[in-house]
Amino acid sequence: MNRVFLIGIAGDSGSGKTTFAEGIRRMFHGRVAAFSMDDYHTLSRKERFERGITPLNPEMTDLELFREHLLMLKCGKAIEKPVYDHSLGERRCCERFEPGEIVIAEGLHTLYEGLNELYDYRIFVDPAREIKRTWKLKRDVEERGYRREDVIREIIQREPDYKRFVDFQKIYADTIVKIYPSMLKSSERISYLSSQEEMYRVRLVFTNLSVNMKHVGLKLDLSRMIKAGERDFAISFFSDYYYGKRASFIDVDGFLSVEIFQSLLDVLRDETGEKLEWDVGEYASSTEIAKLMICWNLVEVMNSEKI
Ligand SMILES: Nc1ncnc2c1ncn2[C@@H]1O[C@H](COP(=O)(O)OP(=O)(O)OP(=O)(O)O)[C@@H](O)[C@H]1O
Ligand SMILES: O=C(CO)[C@H](O)[C@H](O)COP(=O)(O)O
Repeated sequence: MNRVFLIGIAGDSGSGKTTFAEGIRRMFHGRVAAFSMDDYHTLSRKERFERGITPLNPEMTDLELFREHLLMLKCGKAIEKPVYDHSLGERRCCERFEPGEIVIAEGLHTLYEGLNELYDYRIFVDPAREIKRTWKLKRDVEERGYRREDVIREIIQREPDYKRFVDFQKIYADTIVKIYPSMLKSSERISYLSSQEEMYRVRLVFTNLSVNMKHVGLKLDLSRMIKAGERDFAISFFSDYYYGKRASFIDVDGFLSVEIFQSLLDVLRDETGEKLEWDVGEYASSTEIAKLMICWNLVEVMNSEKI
């Protein structure tokens, strides 16, 4: 197999890493293999609890084995990797993992020193605290069957370790995805205010401006946008420094009508020759639009590496 395009996604527990990885996997259908760094936990949940240590501490991840595996995957070699069973809270051996053309590694420490330089593209997912707490609580209670009070206690316990061991990795990312509550909530669109669907404002920070961005022009037809949208939507751009690097900032808030989203997708498909499979309903949320923009940036980086 040819050289693999390696993507690293880092962020807190419940920050949406798996959801973003799944979004990218869907777009590049059949070409992506994804795995989680959770599988490299060194201790069981019980052992961590007894030692009063959280999984956010990098000692709880076998970084050396993970690095070895990244190097093998990068050369297109399959790995025999451990598996962490979340239902039991234990690591067991082992499963074969075959790389795709694109490999996504997602986890708490994927962009650590010694690892971050191995990727072709790095993403850090960074939702606001209140959003992250809500997502994690819902996921851990409803999907993993944990007790609500245990999850709340753990969220509080983990916060210092998040700052100490996870948050700083964003300085190495090509793209930082920040997610905030929507600023469009004061809208008078009563019918949509009663909707259950949460609205978010997503800020994308692109720090890889040295990449030759000449392949794809993602044109936004503002006049169509104004006419077609029945739901609130806002977009803004600015540039600034992000931890010492010149960066482009794009803020997207609310929902975009599917016709406009589709036309953006068509431009991306035409200009890249990629099939890019996508499935949105009547409206595309700001997080879907963010995925599309990341995908555009990803394709640019992939193309620039072919030159
Ligand atoms: N864009 C989104 N909109 C609404 N909910 C979301 C979004 N992204 C993630 N979530 C919710 O947050 C929960 C956690 O997301 P996800 O599993 O992707 O996080 P994670 O970072 O991979 O977590 P962990 O590392 O703990 O496995 C999901 O169950 C999902 O319901
Ligand atoms: O932070 C996490 C994932 O990113 C998990 O909490 C960690 O992987 C440990 O899993 P569990 O809580 O199921 O023992």
